[in-house]
Amino acid sequence: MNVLVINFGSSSSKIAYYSNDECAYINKIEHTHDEALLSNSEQYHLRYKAVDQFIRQNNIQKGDIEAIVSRGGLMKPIEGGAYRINEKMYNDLLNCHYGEHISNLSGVVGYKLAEELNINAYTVNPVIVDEMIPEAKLTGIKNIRRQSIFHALNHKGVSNFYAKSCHNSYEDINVIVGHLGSGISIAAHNKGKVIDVNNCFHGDGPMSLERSGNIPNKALLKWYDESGFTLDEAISYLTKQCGVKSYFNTIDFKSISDRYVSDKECQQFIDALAYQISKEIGMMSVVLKGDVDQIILTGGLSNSNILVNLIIEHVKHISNVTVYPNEFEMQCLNDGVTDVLKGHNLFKEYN
Ligand SMILES: Nc1ncnc2c1ncn2[C@@H]1O[C@H](COP(=O)(O)OP(=O)(O)OP(=O)(O)O)[C@@H](O)[C@H]1O
Ligand SMILES: CCCC(=O)O
Repeated sequence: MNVLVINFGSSSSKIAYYSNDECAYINKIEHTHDEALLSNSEQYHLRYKAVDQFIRQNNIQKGDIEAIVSRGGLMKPIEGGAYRINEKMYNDLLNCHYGEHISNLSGVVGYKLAEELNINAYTVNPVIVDEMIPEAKLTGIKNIRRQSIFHALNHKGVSNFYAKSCHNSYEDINVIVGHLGSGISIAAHNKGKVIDVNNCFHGDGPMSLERSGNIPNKALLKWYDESGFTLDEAISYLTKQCGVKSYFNTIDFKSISDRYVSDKECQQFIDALAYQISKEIGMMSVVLKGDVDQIILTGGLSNSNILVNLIIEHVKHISNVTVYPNEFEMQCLNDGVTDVLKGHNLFKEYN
């Protein structure tokens, strides 16, 4: 079974080729800062070319590819699982009907290439997986509902790894997962469903590498009023220029955590970050009514022993903590689609 896996991030394109569940080739192509600032439509050719080059450089015969799976982006909220990228999904991703995120482009390029090869393109647990319980959705403004936008693919992937490691099934356990990366998402997983999560893309929850996190309403409105930004510019600033980046003018968290002992500002920042993450974990433990089998930390920042140990100090009364550093998105995409190709799972249709 040969599967091409496409995962575009804001600054890189990760592309892999899996053959019978083994990763035969994987490549991470870094894009320049200027390229990353372009819109999705402006980046289309660049990203398509990256995939095409990957295929040619690794001498992959296009006719051997049996399916393509892409990390999916912003679209209509759907429950978790594997979905065929049909024309409706393609159009929603292409035209950014539900907003612009670079993962939209993974689906768009996957669909176009699959069309060319006359095979199916799929996505697995895209960022808008929405399994939130109704009471988690209401806000104090009648017409505003909380949205579920998070690292659904890696969240469900590491939860499955954990469940398997204790000979259990994801559908039988309750875990709190914290994905600590450019964005930070903390979710309550209740027997296979993500019943609450902070919308890490739109300013809900802890600050992160690049994001502001939750800001008190009045201060935020005042900041916007005085900023001179258009609405789109303000949203882009809050999503890409805040958090670690605004304090230290870098998104290299390792360089900050290496200075924890010697630099008071780094220490104060990391203490505050750990505090905010822990508070969110505490909230999710209440969502699960205290019935928590494990807390799982993942994402690039969970490589930092300093950050992880600070969090553990705050949350160890809730449950034990397992750390799966970095992310497993390529493997999870391949696993999700090979389950479909082998007939273990049915794919779902987006409509
Ligand atoms: N050993 C380490 N100690 C501290 N920080 C580390 C370590 N290793 C990696 N990091 C940090 O992890 C960060 C990258 O995280 P990650 O790869 O999850 O980001 P991303 O993929 O851009 O974000 P996202 O996961 O939200 O898509 C970098 O800031 C890097 O410095
Ligand atoms: C929305 C999940 C991925 C991100 O933080 O951009």
